[in-house]
Amino acid sequence: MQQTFYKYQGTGNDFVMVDNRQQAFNKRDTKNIAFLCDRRFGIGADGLILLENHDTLDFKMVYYNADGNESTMCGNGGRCLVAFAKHLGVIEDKAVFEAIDGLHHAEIEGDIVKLQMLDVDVVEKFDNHVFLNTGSPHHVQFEDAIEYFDIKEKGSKIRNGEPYFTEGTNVNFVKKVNDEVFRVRTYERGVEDETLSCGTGVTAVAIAMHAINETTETLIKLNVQGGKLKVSFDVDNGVYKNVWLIGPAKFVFKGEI
Ligand SMILES: N[C@H](CCC[C@H](N)C(=O)O)C(=O)O
Repeated sequence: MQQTFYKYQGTGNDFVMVDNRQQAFNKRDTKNIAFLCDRRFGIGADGLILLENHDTLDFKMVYYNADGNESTMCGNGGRCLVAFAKHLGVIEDKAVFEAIDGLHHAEIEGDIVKLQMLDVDVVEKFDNHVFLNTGSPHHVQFEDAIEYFDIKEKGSKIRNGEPYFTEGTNVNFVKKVNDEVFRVRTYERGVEDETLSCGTGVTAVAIAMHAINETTETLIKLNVQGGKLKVSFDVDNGVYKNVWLIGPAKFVFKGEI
């Protein structure tokens, strides 16, 4: 039986979107989800996202990585889902929805979606990196050769190595441009490759840079492979609150398989 699929992208982080309000999608078919995300044999995407009904909120988000497994929060995916929900007429310009990491507020104006992310109260600082969870786990470290290093080799070594191993982490490489702007490239767990952008990743980078005193700014611009994102936050005694991920989320196509 044919199914309708949509595709959205946020700064090049791209997703197959499914209107699953009728609960028709087979969530247990990991192979099918991986097929739909396959860039040669399927539609092709970094992940697949279900929009589902919620008893009290505007909708519920269910996120799967390209490997077909359900995963933790996807910031760019959340922004794309808000744009998708507006396209379907589920919301107008504001949304409150449930995702695996809790409740999210969002606003949409044109192509720009602002998504409120989790508060962050634990930022682990090490000699050469920072680790924090912004809805997904993120390892953050500086990389001077950020435009021409082997991110797949370096990123997969960190993602699979000590102390992450099988559960893994996303790996963000950063180069400071100035106090307000940072260049970021991300190796994503569950995609097992570089993605053109990672929403929870740039959120982690912005907070990490503030936490290690690389900046005192609380509105930070992140230049990623697929475009530009912004992250804003308040800091209250080392707790990062009112955290917002801001950037474009665009419709790509609607199709049947
Ligand atoms: N691959 C990530 C989830 C998606 C994160 C990324 N696409 C984002 O925009 O936050 C993980 O398994 O932790």
